[in-house]
Amino acid sequence: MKTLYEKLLDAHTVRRIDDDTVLLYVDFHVMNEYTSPQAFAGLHEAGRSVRDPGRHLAIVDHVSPTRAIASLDEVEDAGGRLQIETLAENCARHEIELIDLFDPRQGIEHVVVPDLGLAWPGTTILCGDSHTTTYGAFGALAYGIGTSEIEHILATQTVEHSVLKPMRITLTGAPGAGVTAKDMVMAVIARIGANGAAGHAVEWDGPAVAALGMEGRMTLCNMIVEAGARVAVIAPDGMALAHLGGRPHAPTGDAWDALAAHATTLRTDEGAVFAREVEIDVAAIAPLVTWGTSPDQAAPIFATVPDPRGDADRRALDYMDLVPGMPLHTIQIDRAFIGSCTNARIEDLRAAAQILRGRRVADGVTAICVPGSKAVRAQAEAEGLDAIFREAGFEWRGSGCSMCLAMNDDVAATGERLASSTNRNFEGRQGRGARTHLMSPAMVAAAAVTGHLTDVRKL
Ligand SMILES: CC(C)[C@H](C(=O)O)[C@@H](O)C(=O)O
Ligand code: SF4
Repeated sequence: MKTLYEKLLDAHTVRRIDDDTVLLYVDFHVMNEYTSPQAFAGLHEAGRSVRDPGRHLAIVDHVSPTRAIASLDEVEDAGGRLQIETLAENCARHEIELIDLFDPRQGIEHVVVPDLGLAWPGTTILCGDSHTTTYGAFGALAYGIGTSEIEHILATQTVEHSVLKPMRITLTGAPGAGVTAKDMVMAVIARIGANGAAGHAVEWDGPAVAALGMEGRMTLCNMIVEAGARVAVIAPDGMALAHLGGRPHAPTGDAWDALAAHATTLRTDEGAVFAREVEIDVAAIAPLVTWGTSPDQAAPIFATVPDPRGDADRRALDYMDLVPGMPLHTIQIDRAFIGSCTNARIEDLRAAAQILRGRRVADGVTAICVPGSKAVRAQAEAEGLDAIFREAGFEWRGSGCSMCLAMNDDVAATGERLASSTNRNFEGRQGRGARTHLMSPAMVAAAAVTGHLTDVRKL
């Protein structure tokens, strides 16, 4: 009797190192300009080479400018420019495929990888970025790693893995209007806390998960990292295979048939034991917003700013400049940001555009939309969504991480308050002294047009 996580682990274990650690084979490794340079430096220092260059892909995303530029010289930040150049040099030297700024496939790595058909059920996919769990939506064992592990994978195509405890989060019921996958994962995080899944491999299960599209499932697997989960998986079904099939890197012919057959075995055995079980009825969820500086400090939009339950809450309220008892919907915003690997896929942009159609961004609010990838951007443009965003007063930008972590020039100013479709509301995350409220893309759009946090169901 095994859980899906345990099956994926077993299938990739090269050898057991000790009770808690195994050596895993890595089918595919993704890297970015931000966390890979030191790994390559270490590799070079040790005089080692890349064992299997075809099993790696590099993508520029964290420092990408989102305004159109003609050449790398126009990347204003010298540090970012150097990271991009270093990645290109390392990829050229080791014959690793690179998706650079000017590549039509460029975008946030966790948006690009599934869109290219690289997230295969039953494979291990690692990347030096915590939100690599996104690919778990396809039944891949995927998670984020640190620099020394990147180096180890480059050299050996294996990695040491600390075995996790399996945890199941079951979503039952049907969501009400205006309730999205983002609200579901935010509700789970609010319930179990920012460490509630620490040390665990989460499996999302239940009818409400099965009813979501692949984009929504990716949002779940992506953001549960904010509850400390290291791995997130969903048993791949027909929808996962349909999403993958026909994409540029999806298998074809016999290889496809083999993958599809294998996918049907990728599910938790009945009777397998989870170390922790959580169940939530999504019918009881309302659209959520965060009020604090940790993703678990969230409440339904109709609620008030809560009384602090301890020093962390007091500090958060102080940073956020909020007073207990204040209705959340009265909080005024300066900026609206739709972007990130959590919520900048085509469905997210469609949901936001539906709210923005025929409306205008409120006076005094700066609103930007950063599609998750150039492909998503092109798709949105083909559907006329860019016109809706622009006519509403949103800036329609190029793709990348952008104001999700403000490592490029998209930075909020001190004291500015944001409605943001991202996944982290830490102090300074979107600019020093900037105040982030996390919510779904539709809720960001609603806040943008009213100028304050707003229940999207009331528009
Ligand atoms: C920069 C990178 C290491 C980081 C991560 O691992 O998640 C970033 O993507 C983030 O979202 O904070
Ligand atoms: S979009 Fe945000 S969360 Fe996702 S990889 Fe980039 S910085 Fe990290």
